[in-house]
Amino acid sequence: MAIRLHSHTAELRRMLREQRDQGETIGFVATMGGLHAGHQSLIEASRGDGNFTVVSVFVNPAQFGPNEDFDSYPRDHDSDFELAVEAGGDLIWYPEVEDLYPEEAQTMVQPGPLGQRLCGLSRPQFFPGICTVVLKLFNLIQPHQAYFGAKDFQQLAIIQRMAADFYLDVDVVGCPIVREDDGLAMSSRNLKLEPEDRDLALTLYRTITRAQTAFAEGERDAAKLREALVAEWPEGLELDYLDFRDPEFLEDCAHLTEDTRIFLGAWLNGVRLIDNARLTP
Ligand SMILES: Nc1ncnc2c1ncn2[C@@H]1O[C@H](COP(=O)(O)OP(=O)(O)OP(=O)(O)O)[C@@H](O)[C@H]1O
Ligand SMILES: CC(C)(CO)[C@@H](O)C(=O)[O-]
Ligand code: BAL
Repeated sequence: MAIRLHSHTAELRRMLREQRDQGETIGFVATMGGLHAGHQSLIEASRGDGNFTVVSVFVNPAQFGPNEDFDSYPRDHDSDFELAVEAGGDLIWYPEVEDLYPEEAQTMVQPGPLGQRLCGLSRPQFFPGICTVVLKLFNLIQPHQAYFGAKDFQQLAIIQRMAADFYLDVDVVGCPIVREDDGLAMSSRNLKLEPEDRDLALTLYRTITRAQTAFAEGERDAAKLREALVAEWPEGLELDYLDFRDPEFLEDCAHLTEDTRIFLGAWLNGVRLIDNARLTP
C-alpha cells in the first residue's frame, strides 16, 4: 500500500529511517506535480533499480520569477497520487511551503556558470531556487539515488554538479525524454496550451529533427545552421534561445560534433516550452 503524506516532515523522516533500517535503498523523484508519463518513467526507473521510491510534489516558489506562472501552475494532488502509485511510487509526499521555507530560513544555493546560461539568462532566480529546494529535499529524504529527466537537461547538469561540489552521498541519475507520439516533449505545462497552439509548440521538436538531418548531411558550422533554423522560426512563438552546446559545461560550440546538443527555449502565449537533443540521436 502506497503512503500519501501531506506536510509532517518529522513523520517523513521517521518513515524513511524505518525503511533504511530494514535495509531498503531509497530512490527519489522530485516533481512539481501535474504528473504525466515523463514523471512516471522516472518513478519506474527508481522502482526498476529496486528502490523504495519517494515522490515529492511541490510547486517551489523560489524558482519562479515575479511575473511567472506560480499561481496558475497545474495542481491536482489526487491525480498525481494515482499516477505516481501506478508507476510504482511507495511514498508520495506533499510538503507545504512552510515545511521547506520556514520563516527563519535564509540560505540559498547559488550555482556557478552552468546556471547562468540558457534558461538561466531569462530566469535568473530559476536555478538558485531549484538547487536550494533540491538540496533541502535531498537532506530530508537522504536518497541513495535521485532521478531527473533529460528534458530539463540544464537542471540535471546543475544538480549533478551540485551533488559533486557538495560531496552529497546521492547518485543523480539522468533519464531519457518521454515524448508524445508526434514528438512533443511531455511537460506539465502542455496542459496550458490552447488546442490551436499545439502545432506551433511542435516547432521545437521539428527544429531538433531539422538540425539532426543537417548534421547527418554534413553540416558542422553552428552559426550557419543556427541562422538557417532561426530563419524558419514561425511568428507567434517567442524564441528565447536556440543554441548548440557541449553536454558537460553547456558552453557554446562553434564546430558541431556528434556530442553537441541543441537546446531550445521559447514562450507560446505565456507558456514556457523547452526541449533539447543530441545531434546524433
Ligand atoms: N517528458 C519528460 N521526459 C522525462 N522526464 C521528464 C519529462 N518531463 C518532465 N520530466 C522530469 O520530471 C521531473 C519533474 O519535472 P516537473 O515536475 O517540472 O515536470 P515538467 O513536465 O518538466 O513541468 P514543466 O511544465 O514545469 O516543465 C524533472 O526531473 C523533469 O526533468
Ligand atoms: C526539480 C524540481 C522538482 C525542483 O522544484 C523542478 O525544477 C522540476 O520539477 O523539474
Ligand atoms: N521542470 C522545470 C520547472 C519549471 O519550469 O519551473
